[in-house]
This record gives sequence, structure tokens and C-alpha cells, in this order.
Amino acid sequence: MAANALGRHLALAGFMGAGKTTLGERVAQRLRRPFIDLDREIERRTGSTVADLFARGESAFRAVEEEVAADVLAAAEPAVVALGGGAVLSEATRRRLRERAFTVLLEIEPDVAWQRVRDAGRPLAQREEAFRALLDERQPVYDAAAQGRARDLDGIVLAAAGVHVQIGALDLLAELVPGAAPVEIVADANVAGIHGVTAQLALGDRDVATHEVPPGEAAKAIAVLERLWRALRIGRDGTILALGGGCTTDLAGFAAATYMRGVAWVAVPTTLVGQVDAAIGGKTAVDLPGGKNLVGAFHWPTRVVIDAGVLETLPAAERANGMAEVVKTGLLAGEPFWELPEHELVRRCAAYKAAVCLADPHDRGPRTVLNLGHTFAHALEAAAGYELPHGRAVALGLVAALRLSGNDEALAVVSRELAPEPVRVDRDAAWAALARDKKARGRSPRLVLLERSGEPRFGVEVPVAEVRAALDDLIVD
Ligand SMILES: Nc1ncnc2c1ncn2[C@@H]1O[C@H](COP(=O)(O)OP(=O)(O)O)[C@@H](O)[C@H]1O
Ligand SMILES: O=C(O)C1=C[C@@H](OP(=O)(O)O)[C@@H](O)[C@H](O)C1
Ligand SMILES: [Mg+2]
Repeated sequence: MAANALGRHLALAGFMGAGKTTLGERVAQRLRRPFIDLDREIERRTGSTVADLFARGESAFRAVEEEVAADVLAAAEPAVVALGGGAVLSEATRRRLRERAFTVLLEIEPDVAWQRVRDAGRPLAQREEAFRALLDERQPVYDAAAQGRARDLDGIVLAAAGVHVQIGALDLLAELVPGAAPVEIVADANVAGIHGVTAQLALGDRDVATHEVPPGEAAKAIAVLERLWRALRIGRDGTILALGGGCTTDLAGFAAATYMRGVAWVAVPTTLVGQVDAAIGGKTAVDLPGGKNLVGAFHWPTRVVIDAGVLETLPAAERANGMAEVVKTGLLAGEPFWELPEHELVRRCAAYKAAVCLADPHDRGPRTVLNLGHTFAHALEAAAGYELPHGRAVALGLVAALRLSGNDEALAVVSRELAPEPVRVDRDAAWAALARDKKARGRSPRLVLLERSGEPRFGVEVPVAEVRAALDDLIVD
């Protein structure tokens, strides 16, 4: 069974008034997919309104609905499809949804649904009592069709990406790790000491072993990977569960991508960076002596379990690294995510990243926006021999990118929230590293710019001299 909407249609099911049509259109925009509202498509093809079709008898409407659903779901290009509230009553449509789509149930309180549709002239929303009874009657069918559940726009995106955000989710791993097969945990050695037992207890008898890996970047080494490959015992139906920060999820995800030509994996990020960024989107990698992330694979985790509760034990310096990505994400989205309470901030950022990655899973274009400021950050990190904390490097990188964008408002946010401080590194080494960066093509580096918050532009050619000057401004002698 599909675990996410990657490469398949994203179908929205749910009762009348849940917002399938309204939110479906917005989700499609975020995922850069075509949007099809099944009812509108039926009206377009038949030249009659849904109400008129109903007036000729519900069974006639259902027959047309089933036929149009089959057609829409047969299309090769993955779309967002808002179903009508009764479409999943058809056994044939449910089967086609399982084959061709990932179905998210949009949940709604009956009172709210009734208030929304009572005066809209919908054929099955004429009398409140009948409306409520119909929802009760259909609930089991909705539950059977649902592969994910949501209540709002971000919830739909998160479900579509297989990302589960909930405080206390760590205790629910047995339910949240798809399937029933054995699980091997790959954990950061520090995190294993703090949260490892909780994860093991939650998994119960599915937990077969825990492999500890070095904390931080040291985990992303070929030697560590080889040790892990040799130690793994699961078969091809098993699951690797990564418990730790972005370095742990990068390593464990790559192990999962390669072990036995690929096994399923679940990411349980325990750092702010991991929860808002690294664990989402299927990029996995290890480092070579020549550079970071030089060997890797796109291997989307079957689930990402985000429990903001585990951040309580996160050291302040690690939190600061994460805040740089939070500020970056908020600026990209055009919303002050950094002002939100932690759980909500994590959810909003995770949803932003999930949408961008679903729209461009293999990093062919739009996903590049996530690199805002990172071309500079990576150059400074390399010149500092990777001794510079990532958050500090990203804060400085944002300063450079935003200056080049002429975005003073966003610059003020970065100064206030991240207090970036210039670094002492070798200027020529930093420049050489920037020129080597994979985003630099030919002579003029291509950057992500953000003239207006919420409207990033990627692949923008910026004159070499301006880029060099922006980099130099981040460095003190
Ligand atoms: N999240 C929401 N908040 C407030 N109103 C909404 C929301 N979603 C939908 N609506 C409104 O509720 C009504 C029903 O929405 P619609 O998208 O047609 O639902 P559905 O397609 O699930 O029946 C519309 O008037 C719409 O504007
Ligand atoms: O629940 C239903 O049986 C129906 C829901 C409607 O779509 P919405 O859910 O968008 O209102 C529409 O397909 C038709 O009126 C029947
Ligand atoms: Mg609708």
C-alpha cells in the first residue's frame, strides 16, 4: 500500500463541507500539480449541474461519478483530485484509488460542515438530521478509504508526504512505523541514551536491534556505513528506523537506500534541524574526504515521525542551528514561523519543506529554493574546515543572499532572530569553495534570491564580482 503521494495522485476524500474542493485547489498550487474537482469535471463533461443530475436519480449520478473518477485516476500525470463526498461509496472507485492514488481523508466536525453547506443547495444537504445521519452511516467507508488524515492545508501536505507531527508520537511508533515487519534502530549514541529506550519500548517485539552511531557529522563516514551494513540483520521486508539529528537520518537513510538494494526506512528526527529540514524530502548521503554529501541517494522515508517533545532535551547550540533553518523557511514562505510556539513552528516548517519536496522530489528545479543562503554557508563551512556551526553559517549566508536581493525587511529579521556575526576564515579558501559548489555553473554563480518574502526565485545569475563582494562582507580578517 502506498505510504505517500509521491508519483501518484493525491485524492481528497471526506464529507460535504469538509473543504475538499477549497483546500484541494490550494494544495495543488503548492505541489505544482494539476487540480481536478470531480464534481466540476462531471458537470463539464455532462453539461449538467450536480443538482440536475441528482434530480434524475442518485444512482444515475453515481454511475457517471464512477466513470469520471476512473478516467481522472487513469491519467498518468499525478494530480490533486478533490472527490465528491460520496465518491468513495463505490467499491470500484475505492479500488482504483488504492491502485492509482494516495487518499487523504479530510476530517470535519458535523456542526461545522452543516454550517458551511446548509444554504448551498447541495442535494444531500437539505435537512440537518438527514445530513448528520448520512455522515454517521458513511464514516466506516471513509475510514476504509483513508491512507492519511488531515484537518487543514498543512495537514494534507504532511499526510501526502508521509510526515506525522504530534507531541508524544515517539510513544506511538508501533502504529506509526508502517507494516508489521521487524525494525532495526540506528541511533545517535547520545540520543540512544536519552530516547532509545522509549523507542524500543514503543516498538515492542518489532524491535530487533539498536545500532549506535557517532554523534554529529562523524556518523556520515563510509567506515561507519560499512559497519552498519555488516551489522544489519533485517530482510528486505524489514524497516530501518533512524533516531537522531540530520546526520543520523542522512546515514541511516542511505544505509536503507543501499542495503539489499533498498529497504524501507522511517525517520525519527530528534533535533530542530532534523524536524524542520533534514529528515524530510528523501535526500540521504554520506561524506567523502573531498566534501559533504558526495555519495547519496534519493530514498523517501515511508514515514517521518516528528515529536517536538523530544526537543526538550536538545542543547541550546543545537536549537540555534535549527532556528537558522526556521528563519530561512519562514522567509521563503512569507510567514513569521519563528514567532510561533515550538510545536506549531515545527509543524509549519515541516509542511513547507514537505510541499516543496513533493513538488520536486529529485531536485530538478523548484526545490532549489531551499538553498537560500546555503551557497555562501557551505563556502564558509568548508573554509572553516567544518568547525563553524551550521546555524551560524546559514545566518551569514542569509545575510549575503538577502543583501543581493535588496530585501531590507528580511535582513532585519535575520539580524534580530539570528544575530549573525562575521567569521574569521581565509577569504580565498571560501571563494574557492563557493566556486566549487554544485550550484555554480560556468562563470556566473546561480543563486536563490528573495526580493520579496514568500516569493523566492531560483537559478538567478548574479555577476561574479557581486557574489564575491557579498561573500567578503561575511568575513573578518
Ligand atoms: N478551512 C475552511 N475554513 C473555512 N471555510 C471553509 C474551509 N474550507 C472550506 N470552507 C468553505 O466551506 C464550504 C464548503 O467547502 P468545499 O470546498 O466546497 O467543501 P467540499 O468540497 O468538501 O464539500 C465553502 O463555502 C468553503 O468556502
Ligand atoms: O456526499 C455526497 O454524496 C455528495 C457530495 C457532493 O460533493 P461535496 O462533498 O464536494 O459537497 C456532490 O458530489 C454530490 O452532491 C454528492
Ligand atoms: Mg466539493
